[in-house]
Amino acid sequence: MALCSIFCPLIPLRFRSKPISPFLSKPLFSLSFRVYSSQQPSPSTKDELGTVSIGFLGLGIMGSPMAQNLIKAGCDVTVWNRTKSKCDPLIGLGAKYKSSPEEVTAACDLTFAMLADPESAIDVACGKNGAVSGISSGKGYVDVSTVDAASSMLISKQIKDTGALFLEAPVSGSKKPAEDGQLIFLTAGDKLLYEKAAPFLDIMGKSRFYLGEVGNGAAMKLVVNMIMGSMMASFAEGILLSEKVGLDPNVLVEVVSQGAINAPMYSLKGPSMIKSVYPTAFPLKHQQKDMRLALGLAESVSQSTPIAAAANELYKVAKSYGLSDEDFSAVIEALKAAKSQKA
Ligand SMILES: NC(=O)C1=CN([C@@H]2O[C@H](COP(=O)(O)OP(=O)(O)OC[C@H]3O[C@@H](n4cnc5c(N)ncnc54)[C@H](OP(=O)(O)O)[C@@H]3O)[C@@H](O)[C@H]2O)C=CC1
Ligand SMILES: O=CC(=O)O
Repeated sequence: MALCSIFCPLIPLRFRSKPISPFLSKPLFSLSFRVYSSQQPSPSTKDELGTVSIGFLGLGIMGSPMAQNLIKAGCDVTVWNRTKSKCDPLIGLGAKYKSSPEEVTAACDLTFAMLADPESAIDVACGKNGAVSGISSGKGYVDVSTVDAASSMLISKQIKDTGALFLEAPVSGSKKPAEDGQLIFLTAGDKLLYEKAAPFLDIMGKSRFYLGEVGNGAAMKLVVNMIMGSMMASFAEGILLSEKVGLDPNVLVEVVSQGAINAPMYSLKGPSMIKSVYPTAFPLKHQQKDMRLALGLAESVSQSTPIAAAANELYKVAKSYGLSDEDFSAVIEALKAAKSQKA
């Protein structure tokens, strides 16, 4: 009945247990399906975007600029965050506020969630006054947090049991890409919701991949971040080694930037790492969480990942030094400490 309702909007109201949002039943925009695309002009006008009510749960480093971009594009956005004060700047920009995830999903056609980790993503979706309690048939829930596949599947099941649709859509790209609307979405789940959410993903991002069944988006994100975490740890070793043998690490950063191993994060973070400053874009605690979840993924298929395992140990050491909320490039401090202990 519930799923049928999504595709049969004319079912008499008396047969429905909850009111059905027209969001998933009306043709919103000219729908585009892109496995990959670079930034394209949005097919929608500001007025069209405003006809879908959007919820946003979780206004941290990533969630705040993502919600802000939706508001600036003309979307009708309702926000919630555990720490209410983080809602205030967005309310100032025109967002509505609700005091629980349940109230947000009850009020909105399409709700995005950007939470810290599996525990918070599950709690906000499935806990007391959570998103599941307010959502219903005809609506959609898009979880853009970085979590493991099992957590995503659990949230998906509970959302879908209400008749609503679910999409996991973790993002690659950090604070600046979030501010610039240049994120990469790694989506999986209900294809209809992917298509309906596409205009909004395109406001927040530069590209989107649809990867099939729930779990594939989470897995892709964890593999990408496992590589990134190992790259950063290796870069940190290189900076310290270059200094120790009397080279100028700034020159190392320049050399790396011109060669085949060039990566934007090296040029971006190298100079501040050399100065031992770590302005937070991607918190170290989240990078260690991603390493841990990626190692769990590898374990589940007996894939050997010794480099990621070693890098994970460094992030754990850095956390034990109180660096959890610093940028993940602060992992270099774990190596400095090891160096001075041996000296
Ligand atoms: N920063 C980055 O560069 C990137 C981060 N990510 C991923 O995006 C997600 C969010 O990252 P980011 O914005 O940086 O993280 P932040 O730590 O800045 O924000 C985390 C958000 O989760 C909320 N939260 C944490 N615990 C709970 C809880 N128990 N109940 C309810 N809400 C909770 C926080 O609320 P409160 O404000 O109350 O603490 C906050 O809104 C993470 O999964 C991260 O791995 C993905 C790509 C890039
Ligand atoms: O998850 C972090 C990122 O930069 O992507």
